[in-house]
Amino acid sequence: MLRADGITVAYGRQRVLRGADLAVAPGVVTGLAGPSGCGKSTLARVLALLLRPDAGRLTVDGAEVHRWRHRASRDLRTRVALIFQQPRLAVDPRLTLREIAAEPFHATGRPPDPAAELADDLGLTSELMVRRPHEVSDGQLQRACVARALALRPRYVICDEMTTMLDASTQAHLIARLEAYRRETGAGILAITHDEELLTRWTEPSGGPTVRMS
Ligand SMILES: Nc1ncnc2c1ncn2[C@@H]1O[C@H](COP(=O)(O)OP(=O)(O)OP(=O)(O)O)[C@@H](O)[C@H]1O
Repeated sequence: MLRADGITVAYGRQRVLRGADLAVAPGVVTGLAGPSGCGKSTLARVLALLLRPDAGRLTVDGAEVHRWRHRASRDLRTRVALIFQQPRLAVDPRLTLREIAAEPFHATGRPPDPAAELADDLGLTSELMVRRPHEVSDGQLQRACVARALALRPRYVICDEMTTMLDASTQAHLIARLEAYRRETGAGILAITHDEELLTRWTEPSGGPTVRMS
């Protein structure tokens, strides 16, 4: 279980989260909804160990997080992956798609795992993999970001408005790929979206709950 308890975050004098709680269980899709600006992305960054809260507790499979970002243990960091809404803000524009998808292997020193070669499943041809971000569409770039997120086989995947900018068929394909990953590995998924119809479609097959922030 990925658990956040009593999370409080302020940016300067603006308090964004006050004692927020959220649990993401393995094996199911948990939905997270709420009005724009209520702090969903902030909570997502806390859950991905990228942002240290001012107060509260985060535990990953029972282990409490005491060190954050690059200081957290590699084991804890690689258990949770985050996929952002805007792929262009989440990649180094100088890298090819192949290099983007392989970044976690370089960062951790692990050899690329052939079983984690997800490019084909994600519809990324070898011709696309040698292109740089400015030479591909948003949907193609987001596919590379999904490959990067799943590369180290995380136990939890946080999808923060992952498909908001994409057309219906790319959206359906990426969600189907994440569903296949959840079924194969028993990973827990947190689906953050404003789209109620998508939320229902995504959470229903695994019977996961939807949490609503206000
Ligand atoms: N790094 C930051 N520095 C200062 N303020 C921030 C920062 N990140 C977010 N905020 C502010 O915190 C509040 C919550 O933002 P957040 O992105 O977490 O909300 P959200 O619920 O994900 O919104 P949306 O649905 O529009 O993406 C907003 O008022 C935002 O302007």
